[in-house]
Amino acid sequence: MCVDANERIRASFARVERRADHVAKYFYSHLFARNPGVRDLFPTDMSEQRDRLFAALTLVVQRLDDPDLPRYLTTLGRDHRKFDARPEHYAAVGESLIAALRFGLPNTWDEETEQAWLGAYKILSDAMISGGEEADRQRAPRWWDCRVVTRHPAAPGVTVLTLLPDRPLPYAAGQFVSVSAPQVPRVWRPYSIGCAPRADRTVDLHVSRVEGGLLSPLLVDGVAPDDTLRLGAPAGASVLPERAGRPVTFIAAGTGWAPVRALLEDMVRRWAPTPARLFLVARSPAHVYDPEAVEALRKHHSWVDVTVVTPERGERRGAVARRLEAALAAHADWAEHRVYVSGPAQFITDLRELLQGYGTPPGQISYDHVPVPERQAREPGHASWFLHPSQPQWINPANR
Ligand SMILES: NC(=O)C1=CN([C@@H]2O[C@H](COP(=O)(O)OP(=O)(O)OC[C@H]3O[C@@H](n4cnc5c(N)ncnc54)[C@H](O)[C@@H]3O)[C@@H](O)[C@H]2O)C=CC1
Repeated sequence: MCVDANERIRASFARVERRADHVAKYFYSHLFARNPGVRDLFPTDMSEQRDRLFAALTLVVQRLDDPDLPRYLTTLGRDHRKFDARPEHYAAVGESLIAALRFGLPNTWDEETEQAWLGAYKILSDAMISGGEEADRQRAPRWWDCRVVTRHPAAPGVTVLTLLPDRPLPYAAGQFVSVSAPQVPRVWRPYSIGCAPRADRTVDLHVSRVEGGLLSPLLVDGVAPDDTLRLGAPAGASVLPERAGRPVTFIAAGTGWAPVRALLEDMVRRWAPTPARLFLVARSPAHVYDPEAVEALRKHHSWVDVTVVTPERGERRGAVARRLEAALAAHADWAEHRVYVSGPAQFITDLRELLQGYGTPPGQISYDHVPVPERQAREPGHASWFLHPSQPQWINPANR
């Protein structure tokens, strides 16, 4: 994509974002009016869905120059097969998207801007369609139905679910899957897998309840052993490289512990012992919800230097950030480390900035892509079905 066109897209998107609600409403009205059959692909409750359109667009617009974007889109297309997204749907969405943007920018929309968006959308949809077709050719499953084996209420508002997929789920430690429950059809939310691949095929999901959310309250309190959940294709590039090469640091907050736990298991299997540090951040000591695993690391893998950061009684949220910062600043070798960061969107944004300030090159910081912080105030959640990022957009805990 040419730089000029990308600039045009960014500039027009920045303007249209201010009218996000109107534009998203227009988009869906346009789409459903012209393609009535498409309505059935979306959740019954569209209130959250509207925001997801802009969350998804934000993510793609942020990554226009990212050389990894095509690979990401291919994976996305592969994952979109779970929505039954077909080539004609992509065309319909493209048409409604352009119509909605034009509606949102009555004074500044011009031929060049339209061409830039059309070009970008073509690249995006072609990559997604070919990702889906390639997966069909490989006969890769569109989804995995899973039986809930156990549910473990692990901390206030946090449940760990162990699921048994109906067939092998190929994934790497550190990846995530989208999850759906029959009680809330067509609602999908991404969750990191909390374990390295196991011989018995089971996977753990760590779920934190988001009040008012459509899926997490059900997963935390409403599912029981033998219930069925559906998983989409695993995705995410925040995984261990082939070889150790350099020391590793993991920094996890809340249920951001899930992928880090999986990565640590993988590391113990493949590289142990290797110089490693873990910083685990939680809202309170009671929210360190997997203390046995943390203890086991300390006891059996003392080559992992473990620091748990929680507030003292009565301390405010900001105190945790200061404590974490002090704990990180105590080390001087950040330029050497590969760092995995996982947790709330703002946490990842802040940590990336902090680590780069300490000298960690950006290419050595691994995380799942999240939308820009400004969007968090609107609870961006996850994307609409057509741009649903298989890179998840984490829920902002500040909105709880
Ligand atoms: N791969 C990933 O990046 C994953 C991300 N998540 C996301 O992580 C979040 C976890 O939610 P909960 O478990 O409820 O966590 P939480 O709301 O309990 O937060 C965990 C801790 O992080 C601290 N924190 C939050 N933002 C911070 C910041 N900017 N600087 C310093 N400390 C900060 C909080 O004070 C708290 O102590 C969710 O948004 C979830 O979507 C969850 C799993 C994997």
